[in-house]
Amino acid sequence: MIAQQYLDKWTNLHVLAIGEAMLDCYLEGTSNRLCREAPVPIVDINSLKDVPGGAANTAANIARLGASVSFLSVIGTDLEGDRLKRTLQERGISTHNLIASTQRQTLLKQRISSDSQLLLRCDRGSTENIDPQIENQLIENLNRLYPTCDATVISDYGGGILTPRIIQTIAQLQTQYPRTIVVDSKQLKNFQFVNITAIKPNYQQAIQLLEISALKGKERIQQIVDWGAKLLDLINTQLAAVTLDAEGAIIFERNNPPYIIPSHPTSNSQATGAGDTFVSGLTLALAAGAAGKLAASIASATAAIVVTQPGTTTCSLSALHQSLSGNQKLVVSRESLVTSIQEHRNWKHKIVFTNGCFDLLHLGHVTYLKQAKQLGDILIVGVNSDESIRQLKGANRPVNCLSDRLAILSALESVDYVIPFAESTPSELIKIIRPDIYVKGGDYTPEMLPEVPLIEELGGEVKILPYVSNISTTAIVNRIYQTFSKLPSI
Ligand SMILES: Nc1ncnc2c1ncn2[C@@H]1O[C@H](COP(=O)(O)OP(=O)(O)OP(=O)(O)O)[C@@H](O)[C@H]1O
Ligand SMILES: O=P(O)(O)OC[C@@H](O)[C@H]1O[C@@H](O)[C@@H](O)[C@@H](O)[C@@H]1O
Repeated sequence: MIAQQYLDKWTNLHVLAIGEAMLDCYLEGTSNRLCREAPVPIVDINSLKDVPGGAANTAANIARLGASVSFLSVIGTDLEGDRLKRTLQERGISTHNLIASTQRQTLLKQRISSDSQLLLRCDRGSTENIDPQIENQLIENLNRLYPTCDATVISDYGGGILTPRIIQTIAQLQTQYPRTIVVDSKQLKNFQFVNITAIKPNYQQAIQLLEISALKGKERIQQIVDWGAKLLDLINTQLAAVTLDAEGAIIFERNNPPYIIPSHPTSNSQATGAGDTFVSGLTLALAAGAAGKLAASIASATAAIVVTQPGTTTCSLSALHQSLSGNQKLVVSRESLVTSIQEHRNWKHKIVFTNGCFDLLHLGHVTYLKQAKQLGDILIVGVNSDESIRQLKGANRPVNCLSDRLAILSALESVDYVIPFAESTPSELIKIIRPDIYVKGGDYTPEMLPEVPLIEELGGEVKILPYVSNISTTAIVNRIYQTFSKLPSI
């Protein structure tokens, strides 16, 4: 629970993310024959997916973890730049502070896979330092945004954005407006005069800085435990989180022994960008006030979520809540919902679905959920997000936040899965679940429910359960208000 308080706090934070924006493009196909010109497979591409990569992935992680983000970077005036902007806009990230330069090519990392086996990565794009004119524009943006943000995260892939003048500007701004500032950089030494809060080198970067030779596997843990503390003085920082991929992370803080955070090793060789996710979680947790070890443990939980998925991906706030709460009934992503539904279909289970706000859970809710479960084998409950409730019921609602409502519903024996949704109707969830039975309480009639035609089209049945009279959340809120507003304040 302690960790989760910081998650709630950071949703009010505004983070400045700066570094190399990349377009990660995934071309996926199948291959049945070899090429005549050379012994290489011919891949028939059947899907193309664009995803924000590099520093854009860090910005996307900050946004998906629930904080506001201003993203500063430089791209080209090319098609790839437009595609990259679209991926950011689709994720609700403003592209106003992305500078488009006619002199540059947008960084593109194109991956080609056949039957989920990665065959090739083709890179393209400008990596030389940005020219002085673009540098001036970036400095203008930095001067404008830095004082308004709560924290800064730097994702420096050595692709020409973090020039000496840009780093010098950040150092000056940091002196004038001290902020939480976390750096993930291929050239960490360049940041030693910036007064940074934390650094996140991976193993390669750490051994390079420490000038020690590379070891393999678990041997790396003791090596970094022995040498890592030196990083604090080398870069002049308060905290160093050295990430060791499958071996987790080791945290160094001044006057504290090293702290090892193990990972749950995963064999997913196609996961990439876990470092971006880690540094996003670390920045948010530190900016929200978490102490070093706890902040790094939260960061590690975010990375653990993305490494189970292929490709460049982000960790959502609800997935992190679920992971930290250990709630097995909470389904955090639509992808895992698809998997769970498939399993129940294989077992020929009858699936019942309902949805609602479930704010201040009361006898009416509990009775109808129990009856709903009796109609089938599995009861899935879609739960409105806080924002969707505010839109439906007014600014004072909900009384209980989403994470509390999810935890309370999960404690009911009748409920098998809870899944949050932010849309105004549960239609998207219904399309995935294709419930055998869709249930609502007796305060509704089928005519009031926009979901009914969809359910019927998908072959399901709609059932309205009896209404437990005189019990509702609104009635409880009114009763509390009337009772307590008459009492003298204590
Ligand atoms: N194979 C894995 N199994 C389990 N956890 C992993 C694995 N790879 C990475 N992680 C988690 O992700 C964190 C960051 O990973 P890593 O050290 O690979 O960073 P990175 O090199 O900066 O990553 P990337 O370049 O892919 O963004 C690790 O500390 C660990 O928690
Ligand atoms: O540094 P190089 O290898 O040139 O480019 C970065 C890539 O390796 C990948 O890095 C990962 O962390 C992610 O940021 C991912 O989005 C990105 O494509």
